[in-house]
Amino acid sequence: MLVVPSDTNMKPDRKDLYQFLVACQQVSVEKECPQIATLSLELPPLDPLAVLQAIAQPEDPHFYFENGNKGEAIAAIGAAITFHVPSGSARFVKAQTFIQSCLANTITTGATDLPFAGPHFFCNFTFFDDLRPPESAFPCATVLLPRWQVARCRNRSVFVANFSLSPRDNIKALHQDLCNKLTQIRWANSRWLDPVNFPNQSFQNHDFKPTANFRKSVYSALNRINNKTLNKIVLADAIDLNFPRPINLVKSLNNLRRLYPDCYTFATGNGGGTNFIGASPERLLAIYNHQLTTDALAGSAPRGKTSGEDAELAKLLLSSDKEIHEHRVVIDFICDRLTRLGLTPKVPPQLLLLQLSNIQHLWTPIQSTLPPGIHPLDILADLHPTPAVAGVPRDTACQEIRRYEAFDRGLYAAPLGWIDGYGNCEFIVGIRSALIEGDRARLYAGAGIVAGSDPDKELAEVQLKLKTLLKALV
Ligand SMILES: C=C(O[C@@H]1C=C(C(=O)O)C=C[C@H]1O)C(=O)O
Repeated sequence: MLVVPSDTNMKPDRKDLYQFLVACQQVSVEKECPQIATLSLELPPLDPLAVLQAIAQPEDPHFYFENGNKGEAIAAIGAAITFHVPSGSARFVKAQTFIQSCLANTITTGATDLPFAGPHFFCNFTFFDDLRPPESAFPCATVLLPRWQVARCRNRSVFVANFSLSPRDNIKALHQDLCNKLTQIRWANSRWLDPVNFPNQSFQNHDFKPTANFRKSVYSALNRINNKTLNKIVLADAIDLNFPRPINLVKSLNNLRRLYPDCYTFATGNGGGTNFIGASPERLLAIYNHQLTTDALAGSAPRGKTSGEDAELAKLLLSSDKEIHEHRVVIDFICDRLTRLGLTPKVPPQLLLLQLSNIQHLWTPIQSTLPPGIHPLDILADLHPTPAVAGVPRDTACQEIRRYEAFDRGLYAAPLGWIDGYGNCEFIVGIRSALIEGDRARLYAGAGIVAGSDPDKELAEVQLKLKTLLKALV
């Protein structure tokens, strides 16, 4: 990636920006290869979700990612370039090669030092790499370099435009498009999103009956655990619902981020009317300045209705051998994988609790310094799926998941996030999630089964998790 220093207050209507696009096009002629021109401009603080609402067209692929606690949100809209891997175990390698070849032909300028400036590649992967027919709405790997990207980091906002330039592109038209988009973005206003839309009442008190299949699977999995074929398996259920009207993506995201500020609110849309949306508490991989963090998150209990009940539930969770075993296998797996990659994982000495508004989990953030030469997607390829969403031994658990679950997991429980041009990244596990299309939603939730699991409690946990999404979809 070539960084061209510039006046960080570059104005889009100024000649130098136009000339920058012309110069990049000239490079594409000389190199006989399209060049990606990336412009970053600081904007007054704005809400990326309001921008998503204001400028995304139904046919635009898009991506939204918000971490309320960190005061960060990022919206990616439309495609400068997209890359799909239909299926196959080489998907992480192929995605990595694509990103590296883009960066080798990227020229970036403007306010390049701001957080979230420069090109970002938004990626989503399906849980399994060999998709079952009928074709899922998302291929097994997608990488999106968006046309427009708007991010907020606390009180600063940055706008990024990416253009893939070939000799025949009309720079005047592209420059005009950029100016028009900026005008639209400046008008985007988060007040349009208020007040919070109250979730669909007809579903609020819906008592989920997990499918008969789920209950049967839990019993059968417990048999396999007892006869030692498996140590742990995470079984999920999917519930299909029809809403009275088309589900509104932006309003639902707005609800999710307010209901679950401790989670990552996310959505990815394929530009064909299907969106995958959720509020996940589980960070699979974050890398900032060569410092890596990954979460072991497994072992769950509801939140209490009173502070006394809540404290009691937390105490039980922290002292339950069964929950600790369910959690410990995740820590061991992650540490083993990171060590094999040449990292030195640091694990806090005591178990921690991640208390969300509706549920609490055992939580161990694992950290390491990243040695040079390891790409974030190398790590993702090794970590996914962790025993937090698959099981132990992993291959057996994955085969059994396919046998037990009558639905395709699609993007559920799979990695979703972004990578920048310097190897920084943030990926979450796509749990507490739903696939939405028009007025239809498929909600997913799962629970880890180990020796000592009580089927009724696992069913209750799945019901509780399903409600995460149901509360927010409108
Ligand atoms: C599988 C899910 O969650 C996972 C399973 C957990 C458990 O069984 O305790 C806890 C957190 C997640 O790692 C889900 O929410 O669908």
